[in-house]
Amino acid sequence: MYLKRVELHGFKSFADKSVIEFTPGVTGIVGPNGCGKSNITDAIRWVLGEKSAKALRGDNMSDVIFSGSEDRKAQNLAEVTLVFDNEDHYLDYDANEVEITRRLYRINNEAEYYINRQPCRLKDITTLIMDTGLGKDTLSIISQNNINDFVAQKPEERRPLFEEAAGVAKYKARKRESVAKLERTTNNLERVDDIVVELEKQVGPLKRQKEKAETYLAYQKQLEEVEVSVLVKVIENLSTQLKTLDDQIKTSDQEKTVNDGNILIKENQSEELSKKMFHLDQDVNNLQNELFTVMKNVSDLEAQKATIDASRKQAASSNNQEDLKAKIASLKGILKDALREYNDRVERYQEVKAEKEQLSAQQSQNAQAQEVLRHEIENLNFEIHKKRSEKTQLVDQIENKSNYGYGVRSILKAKDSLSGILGTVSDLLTAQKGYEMALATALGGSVQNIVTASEDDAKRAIAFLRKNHAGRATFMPLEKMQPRKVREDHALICEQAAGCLGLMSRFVSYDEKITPIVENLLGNIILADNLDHASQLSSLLYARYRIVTLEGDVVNVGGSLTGGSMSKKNNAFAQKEALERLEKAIKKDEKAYNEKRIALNHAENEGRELSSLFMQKQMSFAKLEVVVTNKKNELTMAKSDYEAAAKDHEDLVDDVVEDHSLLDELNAQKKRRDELSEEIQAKRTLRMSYVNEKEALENELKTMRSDNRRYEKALTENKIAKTKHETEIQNYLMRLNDTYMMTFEHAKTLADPDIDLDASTRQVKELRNRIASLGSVNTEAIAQYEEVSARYEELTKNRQELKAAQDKLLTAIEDMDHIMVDRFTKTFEAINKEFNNVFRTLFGGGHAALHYTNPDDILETGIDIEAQPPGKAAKLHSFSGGENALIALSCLFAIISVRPVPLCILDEVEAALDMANVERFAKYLQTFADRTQFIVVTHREGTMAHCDLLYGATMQQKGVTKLVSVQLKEAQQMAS
Ligand SMILES: Nc1ncnc2c1ncn2[C@@H]1O[C@H](COP(=O)(O)OP(=O)(O)OP(=O)(O)O)[C@@H](O)[C@H]1O
Repeated sequence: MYLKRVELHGFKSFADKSVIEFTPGVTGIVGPNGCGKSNITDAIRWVLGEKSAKALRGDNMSDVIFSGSEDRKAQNLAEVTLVFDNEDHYLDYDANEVEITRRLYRINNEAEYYINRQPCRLKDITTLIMDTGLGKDTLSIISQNNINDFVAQKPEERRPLFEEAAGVAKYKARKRESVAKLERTTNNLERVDDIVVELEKQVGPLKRQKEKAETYLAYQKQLEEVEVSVLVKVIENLSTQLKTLDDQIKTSDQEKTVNDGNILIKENQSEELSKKMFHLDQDVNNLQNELFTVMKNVSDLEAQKATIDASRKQAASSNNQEDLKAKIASLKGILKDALREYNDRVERYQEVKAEKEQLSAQQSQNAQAQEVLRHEIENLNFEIHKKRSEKTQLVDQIENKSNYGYGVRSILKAKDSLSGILGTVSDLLTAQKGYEMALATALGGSVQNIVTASEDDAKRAIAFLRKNHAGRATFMPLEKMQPRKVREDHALICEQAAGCLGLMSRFVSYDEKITPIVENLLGNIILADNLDHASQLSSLLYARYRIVTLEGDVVNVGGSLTGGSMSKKNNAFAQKEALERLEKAIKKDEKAYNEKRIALNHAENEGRELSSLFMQKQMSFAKLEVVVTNKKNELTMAKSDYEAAAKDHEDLVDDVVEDHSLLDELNAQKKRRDELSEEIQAKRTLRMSYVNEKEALENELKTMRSDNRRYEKALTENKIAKTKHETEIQNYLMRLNDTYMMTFEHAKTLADPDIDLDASTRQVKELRNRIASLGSVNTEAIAQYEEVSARYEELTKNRQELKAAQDKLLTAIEDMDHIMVDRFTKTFEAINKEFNNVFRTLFGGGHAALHYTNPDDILETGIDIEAQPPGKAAKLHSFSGGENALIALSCLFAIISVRPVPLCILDEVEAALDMANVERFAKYLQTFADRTQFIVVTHREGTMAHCDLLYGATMQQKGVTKLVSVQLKEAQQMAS
C-alpha cells in the first residue's frame, strides 16, 4: 500500500484544485518559507481524522478553508482526498484503490466524509486506518516539533509512540471502551443493587398485606353472595308475612267496623227497649189503677143489679095469681136485660172482630215495610262492599304508582335510603275540583318527575338507578328550578280574552315550599274554558304559549292542537278526586245503612207490638164468642120464661117504663174492664217479649263486645307486628343498599332462591367474624405488590444480566491486558535493541537504551531514554539541538525498523542537523524506502539529493500554493 495521490481544493493556501501524485520511495517537497509545504502535511493529517484545530495550526476548524488573498476570494468549502494504492489489501477494504475524502463547509461548519465516494462517518475512517500505522497520532506524520520535543518529553508522553509500534492501540481503544462500559455497568449494577435491596424490604411486608387483602376480598365476595341471598330470602319471607298481616288487619278492621256498627245498633235497640219497657210499666200501672176503679164500679153496679135481679127472681118465682102481673113484669124485665146484654156483647164481638182484622192488616203492612227495609239494607251493604273494594284498588294505584315508569318506582321504593327525595309531582300537587283533566294535560309526562331538595340528591339518585339497572327518571332539584312566566303584556291580553280562566298554576293546591316547581312547570301554561276560546287566545298570543282546556284539549306552542277523549284511569289527579268522591259516597251509604237498620228495628218492634195486640184481640175475641153464646142462652131462657108466663095473660103485660141506665152503665164498665184487662195483658205480654228480647240483645252485645276486644287485640298485635316487619324490611333494604349498593329487584336477580336460611345465616355470621379477625386491611396492597414484585423481578433479572456483563467485561479487559503486555514487551525489547544499533550508526558509536520507568506496570509505564554519544556522558538535557534530533531520529528509525509503516511524512525533521548528519539521515531513509513511503518536507539539499521524486511549492499567484514537479537542481535553487 502507498499513498498514490493527494487532491486538494480550497484547503488552506490550495485555493485551486491541486493534485499531487506520489510514488513509492522518498518524495521531497521543497520551496521557500510560507509557500504552503506544511499545508500538505496538514491536509493529510486532516483527512486521517484530526479533530483538533490547534493541531492543524488554526483556531477553528473552518480556518482550514481557503480564506482568500489579495487577488482571490475566500472559498466556501475545503475538500481533500487521499488516494491509496491498496492492491496488497493492506487496508481492510475490498478495493485495489481506496479514496478517503473529507469536506468542510464554511456556511454551517458541517463536515462530510467519504470512502471511495460513499458517504461515511469519521469513525469509519479511523477504524479503517487503525493499527495500519497511518493516522494522526502515529508515526506517519512527524514534524520538526515532534523531533525537537522527543528528548525533552516526559517518559509517559513518549509511551504512545511505542504503543502504536506495538499495535496495541486497537486493544487500548477497546479496553477504554470496555472500561467505560464496565464503569457504566458497575454504576448501573450499584444503582440496581440499591433499588433491589430497597424493593426486597418492601416485597415481604407487601406480600403479607396482599395475601391478607386477597383473603379479605375472597371473604367479602363470599359474604356478598351469601348475604345477598339471605337478605333477599328474609325480605321475601317478611314481605309474605307482612301481606298476611295486612290482610288480617284489613279483615279485623272491617269486622270491627261492622261489629262497631252492629253494637251501636244493638245498644240503641236495647236502650229503646228499656225506654219502651219503662213506658209499658207506666202504662200498665195507669191501666191497672183504672182497672181497679172500673172493677169497683162493676162490682157496685153488679150489686145494684143483683138487688134488682133478686127482687125480679122472687117475683118471678111467685105462683100467686095476684102477683102474676108482677111476675110477668119481672120476667119481661129479665128478658129485656138479657136482650140488652146480648146485643151489647154482640156489638163488642163485632168491634173486637173489626179491630182484630185491622190489626191483621197492620201486621201485614208492617211485614211488608220490614221486607222493603231489609232489601234496602241488603242493597246498601252490597254497595258499601263494592265501593270499599273500588277504594282499595284506587289506593293501591295511587300509592304503588303501578302505571309509572320503572325508574320512578325504583326511586320511590328506595326513598328512605336515598336523601332529599320529596316525591313525585303528582304527589305534591292537587288539582282544584273540576280542573283535574286540565292539570293532567298541562303537566303531561312531568307528573312522574321526582322532586329533590338539591342537585346532588338528584345526581345520587341517578347514580343509584344506573348502578342497579333500575330504569330512568327525571329529577327536579328544588334549588335549581327556574320560574317560567307569561309576559306582562300577554297577561293583559289574557285578562280581556273570552274564555280565558288564567294561569294553570292558579288552579292547583300545593305546599308553599315547592313553588319553584309549580312556577317552572305551570308558570307559562294558560287555562281556557273550551277549545274554541283556547284557539282564539293562542292566535292573540302569537301561538307562543301552551293553552289547555278544562276537558284536557291543548293548543300547543306554535298553534298545533291535541285533543280527543282521555282516560281518567291513569290521571293521577282524577284518581285523587275519585278517591275523595268514593270516600264520601261510602260514608253516605254507611249512614243510610245505619238509618235503615234503625228503621228496620223500629218496624220490627212495631211488628212485635202488633202481633202482641193481635194475640190479645184474638183471645178477647174467643172469650167474647163464649160470652155471646152464654148471653144468647140466657136470652133464650128469659124469653122462654117470659113467654110461658105471659101466654094467655096478655092483658097483664104492661108497657113498663124501662130504665136501662144501670145495665148500660154496667155493660159499659164491663166493656172498659175487659178492654183494660186486655190492654194490660197485651202490654205485659209485650213487656215480657221485650224482656226476652233485651236479654237476647244483651247476650248478643256481650258476645259482640267480646268480639270487639278480640278484634282490637288482634289489630293492635298485628299493627305492632306490621310496624316491626316494615322496620325490619326497611333495615334489610338499607343494608342491601348501604353495603352492596343494590336495590331489592337487582339483588333478586343475583340471589340463590334455594338457600337454607339457617345455615346461610350462620355462614354470614362466621364470615363476618373471619373478616373482623383480619383486622385492618389494605386492599391497595394487591396492586402495590404486583407493581413492586414485577419491578423486583425485572431488576433482579437486570442485576444478573449486569453481573454477567460485568464478568464478561472484566475477562475481556484481562485478556486485552495480557495481549497488550505481551505485545508491548516484545515490541519494546525489539525497538530497544534496534535503538542502540541505529544510534550507534547515526552517532558513529556510543551507546543508547530505553528503560521502563515502572517495569511493574507495563500497561502504564513511561519510557526513559538513556543515550551516550561517543565520548560523552549520558545526560539527555545537556545535549545540543542536533544531538537531540539525532537521538529522536534514532528512536524513530528503530521503531520503523521494528514496526514498518507504509507511509511516513517527515516535515523538516532534519532541520537541526549539520550537513554530515543530514547526509547520514537521508541515506538511512533510503534503507527503509522499499518498505515505507516517505514524504519529506525539507530545505536541506542533502535530503533532496536522496529523494526519488521532488516537488517544488510556489506561490506564483500571491497566497495560492502551486506544486510542480522539479529536478534536483531546480529544487536546490528553490531551497537556496
Ligand atoms: N486558510 C488559509 N487560507 C489561505 N492561506 C493560508 C491559510 N492557512 C494558511 N495559509 C497560508 O499558508 C502559508 C503557510 O504555509 P506553510 O506553513 O505550509 O509554509 P511552509 O512552506 O511550510 O513554510 P516554512 O518553510 O516556513 O515552514 C502562509 O502563507 C499562510 O498565509
